[in-house]
Amino acid sequence: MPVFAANLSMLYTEVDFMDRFRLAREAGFCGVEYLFPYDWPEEDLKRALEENGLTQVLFNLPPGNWSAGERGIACLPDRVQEFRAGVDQAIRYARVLNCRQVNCLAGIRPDTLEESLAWQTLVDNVNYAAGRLEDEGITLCLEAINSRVDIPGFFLDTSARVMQLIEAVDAGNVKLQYDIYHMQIMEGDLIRTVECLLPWIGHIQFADNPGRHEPGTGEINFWNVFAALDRLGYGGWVSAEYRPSGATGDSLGWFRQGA
Ligand SMILES: O=C(O)C(=O)[C@H](O)CO
Ligand SMILES: [Mg+2]
Repeated sequence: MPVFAANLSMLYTEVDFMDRFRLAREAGFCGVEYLFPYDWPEEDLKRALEENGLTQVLFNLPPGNWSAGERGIACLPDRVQEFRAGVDQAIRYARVLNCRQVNCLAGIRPDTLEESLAWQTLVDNVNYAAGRLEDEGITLCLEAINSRVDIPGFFLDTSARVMQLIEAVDAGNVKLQYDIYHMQIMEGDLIRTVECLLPWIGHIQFADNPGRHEPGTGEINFWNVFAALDRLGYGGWVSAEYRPSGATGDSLGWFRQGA
């Protein structure tokens, strides 16, 4: 079975954020990720990881104004300074948390912004971030997110589009973050896509579809998908990024079965 991580922004929301680390460890996870670390002091997060023997697998670059609906600023030409400051902030946290991967959210392209300008801005920003992160030994992940259900207008919404970006940037530390849930909605053909794109995949996340709940609640055959990851020799993390359909503990049958 792959090495699984728990996404603490979606799992264990029954308890306060800082208590989720312990619950993840008690369930048997050895790695965690969450959307953003920036609301907590680095040292507190580091202590929570160390006390529970957990690896910080990933977090996102600052996304702009999340509560106002922003989902990344990397494609927005009037936000380049803010994007760069966000890279600095992410590096500060990644150093303390010993986190080897950060994810860049491309953002939602406003109708008033020309597609070519958004694309060039994204390429330039990813180039900049990749260079800064390479000096730190950190991989920059680029996630394709479905624009049909969860984030209409999200600028990078297919694996092909991310691959186009990876080619345009041509940096060794830029990888595709393949989210099985989003790609089931946009593309399907999960196992074949992973097989084709394996060398470029840096991180995998999952939830079942529809509903974005745990494996077994929807249409994806996770047992076959996880077996394929093993067969293909995928060596990265596979993160449970789903909203439990009930209590988190009750949603972990897939994990207990595979562990
Ligand atoms: O929503 C997702 O799938 C993610 O992985 C991001 O971290 C947040 O948009
Ligand atoms: Mg995801």
